[in-house]
Amino acid sequence: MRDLHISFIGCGNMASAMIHGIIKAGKVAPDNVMASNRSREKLEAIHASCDIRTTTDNCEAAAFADVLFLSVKPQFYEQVICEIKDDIRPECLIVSIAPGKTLAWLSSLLGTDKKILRTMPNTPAMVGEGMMGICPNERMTEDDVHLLQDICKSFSRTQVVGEHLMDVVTAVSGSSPAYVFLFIEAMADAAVAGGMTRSQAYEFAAQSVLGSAKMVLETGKHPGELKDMVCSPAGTTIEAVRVLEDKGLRSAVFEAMMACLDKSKGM
Ligand SMILES: NC(=O)C1=CN([C@@H]2O[C@H](COP(=O)(O)OP(=O)(O)OC[C@H]3O[C@@H](n4cnc5c(N)ncnc54)[C@H](O)[C@@H]3O)[C@@H](O)[C@H]2O)C=CC1
Ligand SMILES: O=C(O)[C@@H]1CCC=N1
Repeated sequence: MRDLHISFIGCGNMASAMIHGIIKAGKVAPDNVMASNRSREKLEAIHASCDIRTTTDNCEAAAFADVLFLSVKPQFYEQVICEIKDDIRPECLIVSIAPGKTLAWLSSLLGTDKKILRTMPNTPAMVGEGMMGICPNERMTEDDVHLLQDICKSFSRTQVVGEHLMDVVTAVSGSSPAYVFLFIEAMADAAVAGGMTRSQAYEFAAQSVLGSAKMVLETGKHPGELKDMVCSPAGTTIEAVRVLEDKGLRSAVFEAMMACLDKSKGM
């Protein structure tokens, strides 16, 4: 267990996913974690589930931190940074999780002497299966990056990427759980039409997505090869694949991700 103070400013969906992962993995003691939020309701919930420190004073959370996650919506970043910047410790690792906020923009507000990481997590962190792109600024040492990766591996895989790829990370992992949930919901709707109950349908659809994802990660085989292994000659699957291709599944996903990427760039 590390003797390190970790703070979160903004305690919504993403922060609580990360806090649960950190506490569950025993990375630090609950007393070493502090979350601040504008309203008390979310703080009461996280205190009840994780027993961490809470406050409505963002400056108190900033002053407490060796590692500080800025976990408010992007539109509140500037206001929150201006509020807390004088309370941040000189060697604090400051972690942005917002789309579109560049390292240059962040250091122009926080100070060019600050250690800053631009990251993009995703909500599967809630079940310890997140994916996170990480991009450190030039003030961060290799040890700092390893420390951050060690903390985040309690809820995510992590990969260091160049900043030019951070908007792509938003499209391919930050936002993509939403596309996958749509896909699962659509499969479940069809299964219900075929006679399954809702809960049965969600289990069959979700476990199939989970298993398929594991096959890609664990076999190292090309997704096309894995698809071909399912499609028996003159069988059922190739009929479904024919309809998905005809309805433009690939193109819809491609265009959706380009829209997501453009939005991230403009934020
Ligand atoms: N939800 C997601 O799937 C992902 C979100 N993100 C990023 O994470 C950040 C947070 O997103 P969510 O957790 O989804 O949002 P959220 O709305 O669930 O949480 C944000 C929290 O910040 C609080 N807040 C707002 N203004 C504040 C202030 N001035 N001081 C203190 N607290 C304040 C709100 O009360 C709320 O509890 C955003 O920048 C988002 O882009 C990144 C990756 C995935
Ligand atoms: O939709 C959003 O803007 C955030 C960033 C990535 C996922 N959710």
